[in-house]
Amino acid sequence: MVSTLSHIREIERVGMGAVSPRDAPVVQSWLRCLNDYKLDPTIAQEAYIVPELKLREHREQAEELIRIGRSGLETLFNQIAEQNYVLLLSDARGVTVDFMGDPTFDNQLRRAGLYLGSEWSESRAGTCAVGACLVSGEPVIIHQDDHFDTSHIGLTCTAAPVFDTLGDLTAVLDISQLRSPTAKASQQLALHLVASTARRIELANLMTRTRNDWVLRLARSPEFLDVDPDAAIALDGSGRITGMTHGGFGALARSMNLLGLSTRDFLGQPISQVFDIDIDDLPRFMRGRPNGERLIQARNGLVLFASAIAPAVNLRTPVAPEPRLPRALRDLSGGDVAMERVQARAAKLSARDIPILIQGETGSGKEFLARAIHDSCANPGSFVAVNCAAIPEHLIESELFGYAPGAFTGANPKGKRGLIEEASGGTLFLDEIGDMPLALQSRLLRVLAENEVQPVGALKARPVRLRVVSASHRDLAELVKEGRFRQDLYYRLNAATLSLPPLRDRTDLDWLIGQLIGRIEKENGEAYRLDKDARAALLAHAWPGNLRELANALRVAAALSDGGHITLDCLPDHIFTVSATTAAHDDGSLRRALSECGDNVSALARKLGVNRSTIHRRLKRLN
Ligand SMILES: Nc1ncnc2c1ncn2[C@@H]1O[C@H](COP(=O)(O)OP(=O)(O)OP(=O)(O)O)[C@@H](O)[C@H]1O
Repeated sequence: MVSTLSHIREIERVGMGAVSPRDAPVVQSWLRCLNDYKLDPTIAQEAYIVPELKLREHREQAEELIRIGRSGLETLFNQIAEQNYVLLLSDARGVTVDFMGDPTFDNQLRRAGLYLGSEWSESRAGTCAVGACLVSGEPVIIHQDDHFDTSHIGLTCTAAPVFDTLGDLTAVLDISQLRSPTAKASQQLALHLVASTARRIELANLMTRTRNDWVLRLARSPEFLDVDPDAAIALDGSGRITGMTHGGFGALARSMNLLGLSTRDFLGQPISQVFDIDIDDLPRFMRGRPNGERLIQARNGLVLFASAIAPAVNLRTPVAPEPRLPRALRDLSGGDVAMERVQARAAKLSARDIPILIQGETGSGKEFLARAIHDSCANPGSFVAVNCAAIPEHLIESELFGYAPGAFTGANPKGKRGLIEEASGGTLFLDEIGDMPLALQSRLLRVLAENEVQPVGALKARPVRLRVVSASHRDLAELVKEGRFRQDLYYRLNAATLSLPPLRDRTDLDWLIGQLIGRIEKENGEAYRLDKDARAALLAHAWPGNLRELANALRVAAALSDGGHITLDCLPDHIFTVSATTAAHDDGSLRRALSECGDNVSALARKLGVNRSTIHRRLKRLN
């Protein structure tokens, strides 16, 4: 490795105009460091890691990008496993918002700035791959003493830009090593990998953001059309360009023989202006036709292979727009069908003052949903939660209905407003309504029917305006049959029932884990990463305690993690104990269990304490 002194001398010579054998991007960056940022090569500065709070802000702003980029990062990380590479995803300000590296080297990586929160803008860190890439918008290798600051001359870093669909540089993907061979050419493969991953992230971003548009993928060779196209362009229902990947921009600029254009110059332009097709031709470029036949020609004669993906919604047949969910209800699920139904119904119901009953197992999120319904209302007022199972029976009446002055001995002489009155103008959430004593059920019925409450010992009833949301993990219809719940109250409460699926049946468990980790990160002001095995164990568990159990398991895991890295060791032991339900996960044991129950799905469901649909679904999955 070069000496610090000779490195400084070389930079000074370049600053004075000497010709350098180094690559042009390196020389240009050195000159920027000297002339624009006034950095001094003789002053070495350690890598800078932004404070926790700042990092949280950066991560929140890049949340969508991190989510979309994750699978690209994971695939790349697996490709380079065992080679001591580190992956950094930085935002447009050069702050590392996502990171993957071998935790064995955590301390060294953190010290070198190859870590979550490190800032690699050129003005702060001097010549570095992320910084140079942010300035030039081009992939770049900054190898060892290409770095400006002598603190970083041991590193090799290779970065590629990620552009958003409107052509703005939104992130940089970097692959780095603490130690590497001396020859810069050793990093060519890294350059190729990082550039193709950036291209894939751009494509995933385009697909996510333009669900209602056509997407035209372009490639120079038919084999790569569907798996790894060079470019993609989004088109609206009239064939106008709405967005593109950076490769898409390149293809358009080349096909117009026009350099010096920007992505924005193409936005809104009809595709027919650039290629020999218009919107009506797109169906013939859809899958099902041999790739070799799917050719389009640019106006300048350039021929490319094209594949079209139709919009999720058919733009040709006008459909009523899907009503947008109120914000509070939007974050309840990540695409689980049963939950989406609950969310859509809850959105409609929250606009009216209809009593809502939420049914669901313990910890399945009943109160969470009740609060979201409350928060979705235009004038929510206050949210008053009453757990009918937690208040002693002799207190529940005065707690709920309040009492008049001197109502009974030992009472507050001024009387007391009850929780029902407290909730007036807002939402009264009656949790575990099935535990409400029968006598009080009829008084509650009167409140609901007549919109008035009569405090204990009061002569006159007082008017109230309430939105009542009740919840129970018990089957209220069963309680009615057993005479433990009033039928008339049941009918009034269950006009609108929302049934929450248990966690073990939810298909968006992975998303929920992400949400909960995000919440814990906010609480603790620390970032966490879940490794592959820990994630797999969490996904395989049957979660008898539902979301509460999952949230607690993640809280414990976060507390036990080292440097925010959550591994199998950090998970609570009971996750690994084989319960009856989980035992029936694998093919053999599920079939055995079923045959022990005389092939009766209902009997097996009863035995395992799950829904019949759960068994049917697992059988289907195993088949
Ligand atoms: N959609 C969700 N996203 C993230 N966290 C959630 C969600 N739903 C519930 N939670 C969390 O899960 C935990 C349990 O939720 P909640 O208390 O609402 O369940 P519950 O069904 O009312 O439980 P119980 O009936 O046993 O009191 C809480 O910590 C809550 O914040």
